[in-house]
Amino acid sequence: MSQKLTEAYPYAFTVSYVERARQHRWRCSDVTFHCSEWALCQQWVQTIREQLTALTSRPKHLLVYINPYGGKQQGKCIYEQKVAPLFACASISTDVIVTEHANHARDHLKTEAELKKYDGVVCVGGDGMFSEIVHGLVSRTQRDNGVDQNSPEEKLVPCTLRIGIIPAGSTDCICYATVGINDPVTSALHVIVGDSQPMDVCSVHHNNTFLRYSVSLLGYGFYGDVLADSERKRWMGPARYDFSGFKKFLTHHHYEGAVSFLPATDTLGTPRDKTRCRAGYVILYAYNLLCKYEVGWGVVRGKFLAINAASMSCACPRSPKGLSPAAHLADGTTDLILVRKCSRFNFLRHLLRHTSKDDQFDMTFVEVHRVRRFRFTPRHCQNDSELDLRENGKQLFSQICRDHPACSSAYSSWNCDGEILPHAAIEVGVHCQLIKLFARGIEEQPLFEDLANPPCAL
Ligand SMILES: CCCCCCCCCCCCC/C=C/[C@@H](O)[C@H](CO)NC(=O)CCCCCCCCCCCCCCC
Ligand SMILES: Nc1ncnc2c1ncn2[C@@H]1O[C@H](COP(=O)(O)OP(=O)(O)OP(=O)(O)O)[C@@H](O)[C@H]1O
Ligand SMILES: [Ca+2]
Repeated sequence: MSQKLTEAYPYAFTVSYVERARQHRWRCSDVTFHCSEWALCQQWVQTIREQLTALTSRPKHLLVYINPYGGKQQGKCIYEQKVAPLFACASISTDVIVTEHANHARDHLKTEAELKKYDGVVCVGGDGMFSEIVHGLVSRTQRDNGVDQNSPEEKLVPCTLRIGIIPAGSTDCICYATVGINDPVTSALHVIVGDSQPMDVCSVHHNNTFLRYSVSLLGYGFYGDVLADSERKRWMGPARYDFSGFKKFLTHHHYEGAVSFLPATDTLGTPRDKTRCRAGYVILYAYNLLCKYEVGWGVVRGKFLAINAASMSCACPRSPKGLSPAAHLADGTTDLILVRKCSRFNFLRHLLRHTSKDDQFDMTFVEVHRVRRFRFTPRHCQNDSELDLRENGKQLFSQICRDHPACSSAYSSWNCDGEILPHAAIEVGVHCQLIKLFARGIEEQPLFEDLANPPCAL
């Protein structure tokens, strides 16, 4: 402003607001207003403050966990440089815990954290760190409400605290599929404006014993083997998945077993349709909940290269449309993808389609079902004691076996959101909208940016 104008309008205040940028990114911008009178300036500032305080969906106190070792080990730096200044600008107070070991955040949430003090929990890390927060919060909520997690049929109590993810991991698929991009500033702004996105959670049981929760991928065969191999190469960082992926693609193991599943016939979509889970689909799900009707269980037996259950699209930078592009975040279902034994060439074609517009399910050896529950029984699992014996000896032998190309194991492992499960025979149930995230789902890209995007003050 020219000096003359500054003299005429000597009082000023600055409003920070969210501006949409390319590819679902959000950025923080400022606009400064100048006034001629101090009282008028104060009145504006006071009124804006009152309006912002009245927005009850916005968090005021957050509990933040930082994994300093996730992804490229940048978690602490990302939080301090990009996120903390935004939280401070939005008058959000934080208690920050830098984790000292794996499961630190999970156990702290489960037993110690004074949850009443907070409006939400934020994790800085990847999908594994998010999974820790989910396990801590869901387990704590069940314990506080006297719900037994070990019963597969039990209806779980939803968590009230929302979870924010500041992406600093290797895959960041939860963040990517709920926000549209793995960008720390964008995620911090979604927390600040108090967005809320409900999400399904799968419970995984073996023999009436609770094993784990899953929100993204439960994968047996290819993705289980890739994960098991990649865990030994953590030092490689995110590149470990490509290395192990290539290796396991060449190994080309298949696994025999039976998958039984309860189809979700009442949903409005199927895994093969062209609709995508986008911001604002929540109303649709609420309708769905009212008209539950299910047909009986189906069974598929055979030899599989991969058995994948995707509770959300699992879109990530490696595959922008994901494992199941039409899967929904909060519809109470998971997409069960069965890839039967086929040639390496055909499996490569199937994998490649995850990176292009072509339909990865449109292949004779692939089938996909939208389900509410499923079970997997490996072929060689005659009885439970035999399986348990196998599980106990598995760690030692599977290591020797997997590293030996000529030795083909009868069993794979389950990749449960990036964690290896100790059992092959599992039972899975989807719990509709068990948790909520500080996100709003992926927004459709508007044609006319300015008209469709009113600014939102911080
Ligand atoms: C030829 C290129 C084909 C590319 C096919 C890409 C499909 C990628 C689909 C990714 C799905 C990720 C699902 C997310 C799971 C997360 O809960 C979990 C925790 O973060 N991440 C992983 O388990 C990490 C799993 C990472 C799996 C990476 C698999 C990479 C396969 C590479 C195959 C190479 C074959 C090359 C042959 C010449
Ligand atoms: N302080 C810590 N030391 C060692 N491991 C930790 C620590 N804090 C958390 N972890 C564990 O590190 C694992 C990986 O973390 P994270 O998910 O953040 O990164 P990533 O595996 O690189 O990314 P992604 O899960 O997106 O592939 C998690 O399973 C978590 O339990
Ligand atoms: Ca779902």
